[in-house]
Amino acid sequence: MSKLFRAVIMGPPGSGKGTISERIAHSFGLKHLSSGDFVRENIAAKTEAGVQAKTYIKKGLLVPDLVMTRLLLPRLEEMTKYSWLLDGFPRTLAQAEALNSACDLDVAINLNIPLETLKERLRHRWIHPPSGRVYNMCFNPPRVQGIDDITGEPLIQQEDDRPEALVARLRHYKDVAKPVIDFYKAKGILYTFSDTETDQIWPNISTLLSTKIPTIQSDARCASTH
Ligand SMILES: Nc1ccn([C@H]2C[C@H](O)[C@@H](COP(=O)(O)OP(=O)(O)OP(=O)(O)O)O2)c(=O)n1
Ligand SMILES: Nc1nc2c(ncn2[C@@H]2O[C@H](COP(=O)(O)OP(=O)(O)O)[C@@H](O)[C@H]2O)c(=O)[nH]1
Repeated sequence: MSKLFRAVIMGPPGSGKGTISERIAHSFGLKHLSSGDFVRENIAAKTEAGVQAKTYIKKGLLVPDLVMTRLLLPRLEEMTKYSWLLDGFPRTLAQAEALNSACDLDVAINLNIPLETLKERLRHRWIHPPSGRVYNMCFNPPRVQGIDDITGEPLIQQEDDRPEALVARLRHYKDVAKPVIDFYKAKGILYTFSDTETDQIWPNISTLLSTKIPTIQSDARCASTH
């Protein structure tokens, strides 16, 4: 029986975590676990952690570590039979340490994308909040401008994707992500990919994962959650 595969993907806002996670899930049959989606589901279901999380997100703040881990770790416990890729968690060293106590990771993917590229991408990012689906008016536009392909509902642009807000978000990202990156580097599982295009990065990630996931247990394979 082959071992299950566990990975996280990190990178600043707009670096392509969601886009690349979808490709990995599709190509390698892993579950794509988006912490942002978990947060939104908990808010919609009005769970205790969801109600707490909402008060922070409304103010544009990150959800505190304790609330985030309380929300996420039980979901990971439901996934013990699956190989997975976790996107958007951990964001802080405390979250990385909590995750480390819960499971052993095989790979931490770190996306390193130039600031100008991030600004340009987020300027064109449109999202469908109920599903978390993400579009880009140049890179992967919806079939009808401003409309979600699946539901036909309107797309929105997030306030904090504006270039002015982005610089502050990126500064904050760098501060909190640095210790997480160092933590995974010290464990010998950090793989950093630098480029301006997802299509350039993707073959390198695919090659890496092909060496790390030689055979995924057939019953552990499953489609992406999106
Ligand atoms: N570890 C995490 C993950 C998520 N969130 C909160 C803050 C985010 O605003 C919200 C949604 O998370 P997403 O990762 O979906 O969205 P973002 O737009 O913040 O991330 P990015 O721009 O990197 O895609 O959940 C958090 O506080 N801590
Ligand atoms: N132009 C361009 N846009 C991209 C590329 N890769 C991803 N995007 C878009 O950039 C935005 C940010 O990507 P996303 O996957 O949401 O990044 P995340 O914030 O790290 O999860 C989205 O609108 C994507 O469709 C790329 O290589 N080129």
